[in-house]
Amino acid sequence: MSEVDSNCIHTVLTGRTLLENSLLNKDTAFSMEERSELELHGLLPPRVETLEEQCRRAYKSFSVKPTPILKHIYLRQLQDTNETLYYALIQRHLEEMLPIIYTPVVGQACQRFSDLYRRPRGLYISYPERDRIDAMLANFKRNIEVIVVTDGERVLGLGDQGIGGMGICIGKLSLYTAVGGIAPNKTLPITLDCGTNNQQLLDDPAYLGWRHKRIDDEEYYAFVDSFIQALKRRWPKALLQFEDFAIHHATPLLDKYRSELCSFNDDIQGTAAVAASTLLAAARTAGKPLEEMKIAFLGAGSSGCGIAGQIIRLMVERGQTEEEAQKRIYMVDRFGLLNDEMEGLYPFQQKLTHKKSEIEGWSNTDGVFMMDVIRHAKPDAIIGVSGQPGLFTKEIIEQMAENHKQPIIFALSNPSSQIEATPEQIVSWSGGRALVATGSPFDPVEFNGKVYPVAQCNNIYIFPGLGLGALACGAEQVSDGMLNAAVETLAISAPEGTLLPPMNDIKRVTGEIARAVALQAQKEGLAPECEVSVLEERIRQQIWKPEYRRVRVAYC
Ligand SMILES: O=C([O-])CC(=O)C(=O)O
Ligand SMILES: [Mg+2]
Repeated sequence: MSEVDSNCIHTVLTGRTLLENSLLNKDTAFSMEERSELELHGLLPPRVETLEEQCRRAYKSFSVKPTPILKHIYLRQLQDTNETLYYALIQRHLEEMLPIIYTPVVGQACQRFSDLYRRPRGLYISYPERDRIDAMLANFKRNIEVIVVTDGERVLGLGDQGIGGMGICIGKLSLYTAVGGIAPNKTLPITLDCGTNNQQLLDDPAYLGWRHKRIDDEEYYAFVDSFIQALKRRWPKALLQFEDFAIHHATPLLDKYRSELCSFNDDIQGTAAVAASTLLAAARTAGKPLEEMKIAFLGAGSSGCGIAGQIIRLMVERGQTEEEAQKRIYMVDRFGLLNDEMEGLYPFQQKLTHKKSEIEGWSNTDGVFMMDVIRHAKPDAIIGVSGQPGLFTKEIIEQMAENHKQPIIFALSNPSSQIEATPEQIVSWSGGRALVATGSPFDPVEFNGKVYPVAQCNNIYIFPGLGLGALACGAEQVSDGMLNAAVETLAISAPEGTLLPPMNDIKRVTGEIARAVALQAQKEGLAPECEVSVLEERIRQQIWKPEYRRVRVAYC
């Protein structure tokens, strides 16, 4: 439909149809020459604006919106109207706008998805239409390079949101572009609509998804497989990011498909990578090697176990045996500390249990819980991935502060409403000594006249760079080695005494991660080898910038 060269875009679209194409629309920035050639005279206000002027006007409109969700709606509408302006605007105000287009506000957008729905974006593949997946993918005429797919069963810490999960895929892909530089026309959000078990949605007459309970596992895995096979036929080289699948499906899907196509699970591997990296930086600050630490998790789902696995790999790389590393990890869920006599554990949890005989006597109740673990094992770090607000109690934080000079406390559940303890609570209960990280953004905390910044340990630090690196080198898979490369690169990017690089440095760090990931893929034979300078040039070339180019009519 349209052809792009470096200075000009040629398109067969003119008039209103051109203005309705968000990828080509320049709105008031179409020059008078363009308006003549593209039949736009009279369809736009007479004044021609620069991108800079448009950004200023859009920022003013954004700023006067009274609530975060209205700001989100405004930005989404801008994205659907003029993507160049949308990305130019968010790149200029990244820190301020990230919480609006991403966590925490995107959580509300997912919960209210059907109410807020305005215009189509992405692909909805619904179970009743499962025989048409090839045709649905063919309806997207563009060459797609990055896909974020969800089935909406575990959206952030908000549970089953049905097709509302589309909101999170759109948010993640906005960051692939704004932070990772992937051109927006090469990205595609996809929702696999497998029904929903959220009764509120099923009862809601406005719900736009398939009004049906979730399908059973046999149907589910066959459906997902039809999607994956169709995807491989249509865009065999695309990078696929699994997002917000429920615990019982996330790991089996990852295990099944990670060697079949270039794919990863953001909640398991992305979260694991950023958390491990933040922990490495915290260990450096606390002055104790990571491999000598003990770490307790509250939440033993796919995110928690994913982080634990990544930390074990780092400990082994640093000289621990696998067995010794495993012993340093404590996984606590609502039934207590995982032990080898518990029934009904998932296979990925079984690897992370302690011997029941060894923890006998740690508790005088039915199970061994977080407080018992903290008293007996004295972990250096506790990591909350429970999705349940308030579980890091005052007692827990105080005990951590009694055990360690600089206790490491990460409350990672998203969005902010689900956090285990607020940074303010953690800082004050620990007397200002805790090294704190959260999953969603929080303002710095003031305590006893001192200001404590709060590191946002969110997978945004990982997935754009991982994706950019994998694409730039043409990786066939996303390996553990590539993830380790991302972890080590991010950890050394945090300035001395801090846990993560500042958000305003994230684009640079993303580029470094991309480079390290691509080099590792080449080293492992997962991508064709080339000179480092050639690779660096490919990364640079991948990076799309939100700038206008001349639009011209293509005469076919
Ligand atoms: O989206 C985020 O902010 C992080 C994430 O993947 C999740 O919490 O599921
Ligand atoms: Mg997620």
